[in-house]
Amino acid sequence: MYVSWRKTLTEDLHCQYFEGQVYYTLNVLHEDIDNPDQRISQDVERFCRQLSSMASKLIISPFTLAYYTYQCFHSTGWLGPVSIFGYFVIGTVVNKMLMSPIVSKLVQQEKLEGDFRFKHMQIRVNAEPAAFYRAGRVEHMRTDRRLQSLLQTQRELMGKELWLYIGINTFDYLGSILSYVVIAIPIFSGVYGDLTPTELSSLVSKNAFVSIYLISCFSQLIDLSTTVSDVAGYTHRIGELQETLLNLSRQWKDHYLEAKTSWDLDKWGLDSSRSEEEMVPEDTAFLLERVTLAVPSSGKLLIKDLNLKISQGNNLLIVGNTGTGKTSFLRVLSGLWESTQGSVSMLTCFGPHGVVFLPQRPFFTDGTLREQVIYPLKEIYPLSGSADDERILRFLELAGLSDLLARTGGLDQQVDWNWYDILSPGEMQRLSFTRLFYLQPRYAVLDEATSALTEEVEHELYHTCIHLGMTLISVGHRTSLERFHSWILRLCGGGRWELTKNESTKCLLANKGC
Ligand SMILES: Nc1ncnc2c1ncn2[C@@H]1O[C@H](COP(=O)(O)OP(=O)(O)OP(=O)(O)O)[C@@H](O)[C@H]1O
Repeated sequence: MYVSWRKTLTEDLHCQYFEGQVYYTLNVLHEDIDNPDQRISQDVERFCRQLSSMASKLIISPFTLAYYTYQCFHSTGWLGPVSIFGYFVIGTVVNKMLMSPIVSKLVQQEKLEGDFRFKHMQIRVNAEPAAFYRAGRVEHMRTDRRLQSLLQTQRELMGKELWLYIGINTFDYLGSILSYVVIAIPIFSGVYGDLTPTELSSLVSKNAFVSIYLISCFSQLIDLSTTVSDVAGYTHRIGELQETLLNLSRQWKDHYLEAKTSWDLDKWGLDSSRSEEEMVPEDTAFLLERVTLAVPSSGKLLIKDLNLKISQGNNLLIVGNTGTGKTSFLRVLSGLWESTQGSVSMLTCFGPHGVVFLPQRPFFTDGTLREQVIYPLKEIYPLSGSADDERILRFLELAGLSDLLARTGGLDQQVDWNWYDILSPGEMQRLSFTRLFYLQPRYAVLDEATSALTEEVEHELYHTCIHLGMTLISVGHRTSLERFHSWILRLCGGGRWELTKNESTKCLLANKGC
């Protein structure tokens, strides 16, 4: 099942994120891996250590260089220092030639690594909105694409580094021979003709190849031992991570197998082998029977014994104080949380023929304006992603975002910005509505989707939704929303709720009354 640890890491993280486990299972290991602050501080620490070691070498080098040049001059005359310096210059030029492509590759690798980490952070921060969109597969694909290009660059970098290492080792090796040659020339030219064999051998030993070679071997061994210890540390860490992910994966399989099959993305309604009638047999989207809901981590009771049927044409507004469980109720509807008791049935599918959730925090992926609007369709079904430009432009206009097209430079213009940085909260909500108009589902679940907009804009957007034939399930605080809804579910905290028909604002059902 696990092809490689990298694949495992990506797949399992996404499983956790997108199949609703995120609320229960993010643990210290994930925190650690995806925590950029920690990563940056580690990088800075490592960099500082390297810097201080480099600085100490730089300070000492001129003295040692001067001393050994004098020693070399003393035993070999001008020939020694000149040939060593010449050899050094040639080596530097060769090294420079081998290093130049590595530097640019390293820069590219750093950038791609940053992109990959950013993507993980984006998913992590937006796990819930992404899960509401059922965007697991598309985000998995996008993240995997980044990982693959990072790995590709790393492979290329390794190839280039191989040549550099060959160059460095050859340089070291020839360097040690050179030191031998340098002493050999004066010996054979008779400079040391008056020395006894013992003195001569002691002189040769002084400059011997072995000592230089041994030093270089030892330094390499020391370098290697640091690398080995690093690798051992990483291996241990990865082993821990893999074990944890395996455990989570097992738990996830036990608890969510049933849920996964019933929420499969094939039910998005774009599978041409299924007819619409097959997928949506009823005009009812959700059926709740004696549902009791509590916060999974704390057990805080939010809703008790709720019976509810949400069917086409019956727009439902969910209201209540903060923290009474409005969003949690939507989580249960979307299958992200399980109800404590009772049954929640979703009788429709996700997507254009069924239900689309607009989460409280708008979610945007990386990519072009078109990709934001049609999200998450294109990546899952590339063929069906050949979207109708006119429709997109019309919906952008209806959402009041015509100027965005000019800002991006076109629907398919690649942008290097983060959408969260360049859009205001209101614009983000408008863009989410553009997406909703484009998908045109039969049921739209809107979690405070107009909180950053004026009442007039809210009116226009809701009006368009209704005009496009959507049945709305909204969460909101404004009374202006009531006019678009025929039913109002008021959550009162402590499990109490009240369901009223809007026309008469008469309470029809309640458990203990609010
Ligand atoms: N992921 C979570 N893990 C643990 N507790 C949570 C989580 N999300 C929400 N809660 C808790 O569940 C309760 C209901 O939260 P919920 O987000 O449903 O409230 P809400 O009615 O939508 O509030 P608001 O109007 O502020 O959006 C709160 O007490 C909250 O602290």
